Amino acid sequence: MNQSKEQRILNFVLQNAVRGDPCSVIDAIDTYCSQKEWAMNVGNEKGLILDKTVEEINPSVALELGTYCGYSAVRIARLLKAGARLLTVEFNPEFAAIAKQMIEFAGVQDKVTLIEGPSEEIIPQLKKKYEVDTLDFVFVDHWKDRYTPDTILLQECSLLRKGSVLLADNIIVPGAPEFVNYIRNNPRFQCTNYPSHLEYMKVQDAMEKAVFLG
Ligand SMILES: CNc1ncnc2c1ncn2[C@@H]1O[C@H](/C=C/CNC(=O)c2cc(-c3ccc(F)cc3)cc(O)c2O)[C@@H](O)[C@H]1O
Ligand SMILES: [Mg+2]
Repeated sequence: MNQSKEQRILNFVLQNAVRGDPCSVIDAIDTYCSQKEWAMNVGNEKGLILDKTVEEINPSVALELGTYCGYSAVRIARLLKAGARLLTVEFNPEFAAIAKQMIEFAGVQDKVTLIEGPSEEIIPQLKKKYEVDTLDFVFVDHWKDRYTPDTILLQECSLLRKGSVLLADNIIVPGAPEFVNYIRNNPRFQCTNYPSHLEYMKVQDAMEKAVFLG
């Protein structure tokens, strides 16, 4: 049966990137998705905002909601210090399988734990099953109507500590208006908006950084 777009992206990486070189994987995905088939990776412009945020925090434990093909998991993991780890959650088995291969080809598998399942089930398991105390950084990039319930769930599960940083993608397109309203009116979060553009397009988009104040 004919391949999925995600399989075609992975094949392009396997044929054009360098095994063990995360930057070449990131560049190959960006090349394919800007020239051949658009896909919902965070991309290079918003990716630089993600890089700067990760470098600023230098997290020991990071969480990503919505792995998709693994582009941002590779982007985050390549910046993590020795011993630091990224937990990334994906409930679509096909996407999880693609992301697993992408992460392994990039050579960052030792820093990344890919967890297959819905975030609403996985988040309550992070402390006991995944030995997480609190999260230093969370990249939020899954279904946009799930940003708020999962942010509330992270708090209910005591996974945030004073200074934990959330970074949310797609504040403008597709948009997460309910999340923006929730987080900007919540005195327990200090928010910053980062205007940017939709991946591979000239369309306006933005990311929102929210620091948990404890
Ligand atoms: C709800 N709990 C969940 N638990 C685990 N994984 C979950 C998940 N929800 C979604 N996922 C997974 O995250 C990914 C979903 C991401 C949703 N993202 C978007 O819809 C999105 C969409 C666009 C987009 C922008 C413009 C446009 F015209 C069309 C699309 C751009 C983006 O950057 C996006 O992130 C998938 O891999 C999905 O299987
Ligand atoms: Mg996104």
